Amino acid sequence: MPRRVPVVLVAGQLGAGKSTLVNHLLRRADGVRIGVVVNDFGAIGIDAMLVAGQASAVTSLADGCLCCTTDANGLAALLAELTAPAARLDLVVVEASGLAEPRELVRLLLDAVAGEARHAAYGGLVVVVDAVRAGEPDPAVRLADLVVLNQVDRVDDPAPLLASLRATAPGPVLPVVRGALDPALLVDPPARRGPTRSGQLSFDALLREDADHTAVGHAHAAWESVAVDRDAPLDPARFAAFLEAGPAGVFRAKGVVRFPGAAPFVVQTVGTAIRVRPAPRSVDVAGARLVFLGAGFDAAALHAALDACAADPAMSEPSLLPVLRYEESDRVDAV
Ligand SMILES: Nc1nc2c(ncn2[C@@H]2O[C@H](COP(=O)(O)OP(=O)(O)OP(=O)(O)O)[C@@H](O)[C@H]2O)c(=O)[nH]1
Repeated sequence: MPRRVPVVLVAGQLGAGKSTLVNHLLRRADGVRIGVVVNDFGAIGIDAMLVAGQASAVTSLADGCLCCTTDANGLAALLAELTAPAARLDLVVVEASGLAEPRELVRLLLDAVAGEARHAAYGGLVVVVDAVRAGEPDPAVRLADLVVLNQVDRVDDPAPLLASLRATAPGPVLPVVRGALDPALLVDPPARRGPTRSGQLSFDALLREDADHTAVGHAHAAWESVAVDRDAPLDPARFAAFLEAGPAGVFRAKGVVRFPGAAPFVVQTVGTAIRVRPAPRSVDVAGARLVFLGAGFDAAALHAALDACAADPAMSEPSLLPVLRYEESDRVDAV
């Protein structure tokens, strides 16, 4: 069964480096098939055509400016097409015009995912900030699931900027040069890349992939992953509250969790967007096996927060409702 394709919104002020970042993703796709939605075929289109071997779908909205779309139909139809199994994409990136209203874009995307674009998943709002002009704060930073502090080569010391953005942004802040964001932070590497893998990537393979990506020194900005294992079941209400709070520094999380008296669930998050579904029969876990991906997080705090999610042994079968409200339909296979 096909998996859902994450759709990532890239926003930021004029000249922040959005096109540079999208082009970096296309060039460094490393087996990840990326579709791009842009407002026009300006610089991004030309670049994308140069790397056409890696970019599987490059298109523009027929009516031009994304922020001017008054009803969600244009975007939803386009995303439905790009995320359909026939398109065989792993990731779709929507580059917003510098004038687009990010809050409205997020709403359009969520509507599309809930409606017509049934194979799409919310992949996060990435806000690109220009380090040189970071003194003029971009209000979108407060909405961002991931802030990319770009052009850090143009400032003497990015540390104070990083600290102030980390105090403002709800999610992680990653300092980069020339938009060097690793596609593996946005989407799991496709299973088809491995010669012996068929279908889903096993959980252990996922862990290994993440370790590989963090260990190898390459041209991307460093991000981190933390794997957490628990032998005892979690309390649904506590775990849901933990996810809803959005653990500091975490961009996305994935894994398998068991609650008392129930079969395990697959859990995936991007920012505070949460998706759960019953785990396939082949996947089992006594408590929880989760991987958190992000930057600048406090691993000890993360472990402690998960410890606090342990189910109360005196309460045999707590209600699953706090978690089931995030259950996605079984229209598609999500992992
Ligand atoms: N020195 C330096 N220049 C950069 C960096 N990232 C982008 N640039 C340059 O900054 C300029 C703006 O980058 P773009 O990627 O076009 O920015 P944008 O956000 O897409 O711009 P708009 O589409 O106009 O909103 C270009 O000339 C880039 O080459 C960086 O990290 N360092």
